Amino acid sequence: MPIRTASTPTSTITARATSISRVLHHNGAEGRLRLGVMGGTFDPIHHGHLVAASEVAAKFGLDEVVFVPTGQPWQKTHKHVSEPEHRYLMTVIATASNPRFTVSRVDVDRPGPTYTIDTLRDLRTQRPDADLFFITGADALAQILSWKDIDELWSLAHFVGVTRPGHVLDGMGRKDVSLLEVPAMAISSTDCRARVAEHNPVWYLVPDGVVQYIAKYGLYAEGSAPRDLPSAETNEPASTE
Ligand SMILES: Nc1ncnc2c1ncn2[C@@H]1O[C@H](COP(=O)(O)OP(=O)(O)OP(=O)(O)O)[C@@H](O)[C@H]1O
Ligand SMILES: O=C(O)c1ccc[n+]([C@@H]2O[C@H](COP(=O)([O-])O)[C@@H](O)[C@H]2O)c1
Repeated sequence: MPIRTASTPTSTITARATSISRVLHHNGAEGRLRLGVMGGTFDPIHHGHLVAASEVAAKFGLDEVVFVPTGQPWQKTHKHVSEPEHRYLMTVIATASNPRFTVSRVDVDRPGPTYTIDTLRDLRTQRPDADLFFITGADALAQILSWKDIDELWSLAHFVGVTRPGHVLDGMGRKDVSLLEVPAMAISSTDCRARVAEHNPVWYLVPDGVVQYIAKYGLYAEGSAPRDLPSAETNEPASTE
């Protein structure tokens, strides 16, 4: 894929993000939690995701960022996607050391295709005390007009688009979209999966625990199916009868 340069100069993006951040901090309703929402397929989660969430949290004064692994990402049906439970557990492992990072099962547990409109509605129901900031990379933001119920989506969260190498960051001039330049991490889940399949290392592209998880369950290995997780029944405490 050809590397494209963002049409907006990075200095403009940074300046705009800083001023928007100041406005949002100033206007934030008193006593309301500022909750970042980092949605993704996370197959596997990598340091690009973690840096994006960390940067947005710092710049927008977020109290927490909840990572939301997709259940069935409907725009990735042409690709093989690992079982939601594996992706969920890798996300838990990757975020465990950060006290401001949490993981939600709302999308993994909802049957059917995953739509952000449902993610945000569920989170608003669960967290009525929070203002939501949905975090997307430049590639995902470029596709956002194709998302379900996009006209309503804008009213449920403020959107923060972050830079990603090889993609143009464009906020479409919307007031409900802020743009932020984050340290460039030229990492993708596609590349991580290909590296594992070719027996190349993914150390330092994904957190250490995720490297170990991939090996333990044989994810992304060419020519063999991943090992299943122990079933729920296996995890039941032994009967005392
Ligand atoms: N390196 C990165 N820098 C900034 N944002 C990123 C980066 N990688 C992913 N994102 C963003 O994180 C979110 C979730 O991405 P996703 O889980 O699809 O990862 P991916 O690396 O794009 O996966 P794949 O290669 O399988 O399509 C999206 O909003 C995406 O734009
Ligand atoms: O709502 C939609 O129609 C929609 C379509 C494509 C992607 N999304 C969301 O965008 C986030 C990143 O998705 P993905 O497929 O790039 O991993 C994730 O939270 C998805 O649920 C949402």
